[in-house]
Amino acid sequence: MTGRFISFEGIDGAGKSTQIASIAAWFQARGDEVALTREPGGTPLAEDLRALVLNRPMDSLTELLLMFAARRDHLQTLILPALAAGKTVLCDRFTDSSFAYQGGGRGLPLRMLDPLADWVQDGTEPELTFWFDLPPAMAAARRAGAREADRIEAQQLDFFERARGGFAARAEKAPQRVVRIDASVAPDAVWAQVQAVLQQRYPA
Ligand SMILES: Nc1ncnc2c1ncn2[C@@H]1O[C@H](COP(=O)(O)OP(=O)(O)OP(=O)(O)O)[C@@H](O)[C@H]1O
Ligand SMILES: Cc1cn([C@H]2C[C@H](O)[C@@H](COP(=O)(O)O)O2)c(=O)[nH]c1=O
Repeated sequence: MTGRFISFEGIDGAGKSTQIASIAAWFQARGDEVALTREPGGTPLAEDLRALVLNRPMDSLTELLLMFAARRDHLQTLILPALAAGKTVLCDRFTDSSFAYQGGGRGLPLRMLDPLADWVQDGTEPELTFWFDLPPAMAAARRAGAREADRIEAQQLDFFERARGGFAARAEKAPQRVVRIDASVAPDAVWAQVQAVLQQRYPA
């Protein structure tokens, strides 16, 4: 039996975490067993890599390689077994974040990203990706009220503009998979958009 793999993307402060709890509840109400996870992270090794990559100074290529190393362990240890067990895997960020942040934000070329994605994922892709999109200045204002910035969140607005462009490019390349959600509106209005997509993709 094969489960569903759904990912959630957007620049920091877009409101992913706020919505994912409702999305998990929506699938559970249908009787699905949900595995809620995140990247970088989700397994003990990948959480260790997360702590390094979000806090220790490093160059952009090292950052990219650690993101994909964490992803490989996450896939092998958590995502693939959960899918094999028929679970609905809800993943807060996946490979689109590498293309947006390390590709768009840091400026690393697709000739580095594309082979890593092929290699590490070996064909495993989310069937649906919600891209929570909003202007970087609005996301920064939300973050400012919420928590202290880590090494990546501390980047300037132009970095997040480029990351947003990276998500847009991914959405354009895979329009069936990536659904853009207007995340600039109030949480209940964001949820209404998400729920409409869920009802259309997964009718009762
Ligand atoms: N639609 C919304 N309107 C206003 N504020 C919001 C909205 N959604 C979330 N917030 C607030 O913005 C902050 C960031 O939200 P959240 O943590 O859900 O974002 P995120 O996308 O998961 O961020 P990150 O990727 O950095 O973890 C929180 O304080 C949250 O309460
Ligand atoms: C998977 C992935 C993540 N990032 C960045 C994006 C965020 O700044 C952090 C994760 O923090 P969050 O609060 O859990 O959203 O990591 C990245 O740069 N590249 C990636 O592949």
